[in-house]
Amino acid sequence: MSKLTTSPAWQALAAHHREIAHLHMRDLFQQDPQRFEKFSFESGGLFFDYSKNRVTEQTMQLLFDLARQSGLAERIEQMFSGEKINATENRAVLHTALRNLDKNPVRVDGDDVMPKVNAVKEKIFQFSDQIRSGERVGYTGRPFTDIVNIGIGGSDLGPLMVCNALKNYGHERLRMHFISTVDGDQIVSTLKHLNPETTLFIVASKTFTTQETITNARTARKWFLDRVGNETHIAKHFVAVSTNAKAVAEFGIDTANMFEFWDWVGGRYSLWSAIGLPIAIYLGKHDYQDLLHGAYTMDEHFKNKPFEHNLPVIMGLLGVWYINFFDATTHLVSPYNQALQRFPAYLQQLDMESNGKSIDLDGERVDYHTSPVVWGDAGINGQHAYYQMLHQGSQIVPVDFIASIEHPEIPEPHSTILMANFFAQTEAFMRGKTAAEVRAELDKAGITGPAQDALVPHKIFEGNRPTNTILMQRLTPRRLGALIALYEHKIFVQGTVWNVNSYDQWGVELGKQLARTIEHDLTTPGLTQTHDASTNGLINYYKRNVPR
Ligand SMILES: O=P(O)(O)OC[C@H]1O[C@H](O)[C@H](O)[C@@H](O)[C@@H]1O
Repeated sequence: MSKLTTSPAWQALAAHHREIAHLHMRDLFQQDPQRFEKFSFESGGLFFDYSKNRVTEQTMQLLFDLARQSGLAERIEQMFSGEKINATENRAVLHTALRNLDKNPVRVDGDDVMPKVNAVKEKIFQFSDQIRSGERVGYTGRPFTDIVNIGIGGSDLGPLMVCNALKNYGHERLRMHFISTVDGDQIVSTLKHLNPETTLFIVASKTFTTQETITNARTARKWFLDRVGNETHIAKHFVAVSTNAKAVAEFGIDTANMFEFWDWVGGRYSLWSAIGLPIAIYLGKHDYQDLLHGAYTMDEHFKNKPFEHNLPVIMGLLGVWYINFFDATTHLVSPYNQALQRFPAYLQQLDMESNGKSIDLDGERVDYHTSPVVWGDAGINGQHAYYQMLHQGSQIVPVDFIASIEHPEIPEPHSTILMANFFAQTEAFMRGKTAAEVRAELDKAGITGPAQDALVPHKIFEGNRPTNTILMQRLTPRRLGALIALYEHKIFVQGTVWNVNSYDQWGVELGKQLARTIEHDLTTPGLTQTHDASTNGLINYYKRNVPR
């Protein structure tokens, strides 16, 4: 058994779980009229209700003990102060420095990173102002209308999600496009509608070696040159965002047109860096700064609030409670706000690439679950698709419900119906419906006797299914910034409890390595025989059938 599962705090939670797992939240609410007040609070403009969880005050105390036992306070301090907590890559983890609004230095290897962070930020603001105002133009002197971000993973999902979420704040002349996959369809169908005179390409890659991104960037460059026929115009239409100036120059983008960031920014934590360039262009300086400000507010909250009032700490620990003690293997994020539709996809990388690990920081294999499968889509659509399983299925799926109160530009009754469903679902998950309630309803509908008996078990809802509710007044840049930072820190809390490195991602390497070999196999005539029988068989089936 591991250090963690034999530890006093873990053992205390396991014993407590045996005592309270049978309790129903319905009864907990009935027994304590103050439950909502006790288990809800507001921070960074986010109102957080966690009263519909299978916890008592004692559960929370034991979870806080677990956090203390894991050295969370020290880990938080280490992260914010630039210690190299990404041990396997020997790197600091300082996405928080990118939104740091206080004047204190943040040091990596003794050097204050803030001057260079601020210098790149200024360059971003200058560039984005020029694009927005029309001062910076394409090769024929026309202002830009289309911004194409070419990137994948962290160089795509963050800017894409934020630009979608904050459409109401976007510049009306600018259309944002995001190209990530290498299947060709995305880039071909996007370029089809674009005019090279008014299109700006941002090639975004931390490493500038990612095959998909480089392939798409080459295709974009060829498309551009085929239409423009003059290499000198590339400088006006292609910029790069990267930590790798050498590779940017080799690709043929002048490093004067490069926006820099650093190895202490993880890919999935990079939207606050120059990777956020499309966001700055779309939103403009003021709203972009507001986004950073929102994240900074959450950083301060995370750093300074006692665990008992600390939103990311509580969210993280609740996740641990379900994953490790109730065997919940998935976690649903359900935004009731169309603008946040891509938020779950963004969180999939953030969470699963961070904590999807089974070797701990001491190099030992863990004997407990780590990252859940994170999933989700716009909540109201889910109600008519997968919520059946959530209400009556055999597994517990904890859900985060997220909504904003004001929906500008949306006519009634849309918002009221949306929010009625939002509240109804968390109530239904908590309360469920008892056999007696089902029978009363069937009596009313005139279904009695054996017909009623046969139906009752199918119409019972056990309830007792946990949900968190996050409500904000309005989805503004500031609130979104706080929301993203909340999840970043929640993930860090869980990684700390699980004693894993949340900041490396070695698990993505093997597939990339094998793809390089197989790419060669696919273009080599004759039978491929160097893999296992299945992989050989599939490759050869493909080779036989691919049109040449
Ligand atoms: O920004 P890049 O270096 O192109 O990397 C893009 C993405 O690909 C990698 O495979 C990693 O899994 C991600 O963490 C990263 O965000």
